[in-house]
Amino acid sequence: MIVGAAIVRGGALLAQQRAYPPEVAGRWELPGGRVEPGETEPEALRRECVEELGVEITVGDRVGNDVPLRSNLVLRVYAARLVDPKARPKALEHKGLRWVTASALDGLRWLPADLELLPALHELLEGVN
Ligand SMILES: Nc1nc2c([nH]c(=O)n2[C@H]2C[C@H](O)[C@@H](COP(=O)(O)OP(=O)(O)OP(=O)(O)O)O2)c(=O)[nH]1
Repeated sequence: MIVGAAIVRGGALLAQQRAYPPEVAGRWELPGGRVEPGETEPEALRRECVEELGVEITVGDRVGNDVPLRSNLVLRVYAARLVDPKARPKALEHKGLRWVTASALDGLRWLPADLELLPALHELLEGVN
């Protein structure tokens, strides 16, 4: 299971740009990663956000449906918030970060799986405005 965090603040979603591998470098994704043995999905998301962004998050409800990735893996997304709304996430493992508003969401070069989540991400962003 791969989990992704849809972190929303002030009507914008936090996206991060992959630095590797070369086939997907420059593409955008949600913070997150693999759920390790013994971890719950929210625990994995909180750990990944500390590792990738240096911030603490609170994990909320699921967003959209599971998206099948390669061999036996699926991507599952949860809504999230920064514990400290003034915290400044940092691109510790990525090329860059961006807070994306609803109008800019479709213009990013997302990973293919994330494209399937765009309608649900729009709903999430528009629902918090
Ligand atoms: N974190 C994250 N991963 C995503 C998203 N969309 C998507 O297809 N993925 C894929 C890319 C990777 O194949 C996998 C997560 O890989 P990762 O690089 O974050 O974690 P990892 O090191 O444990 O993965 P891996 O190298 O073993 O494949 O999920 C997304 O929005 N967020």
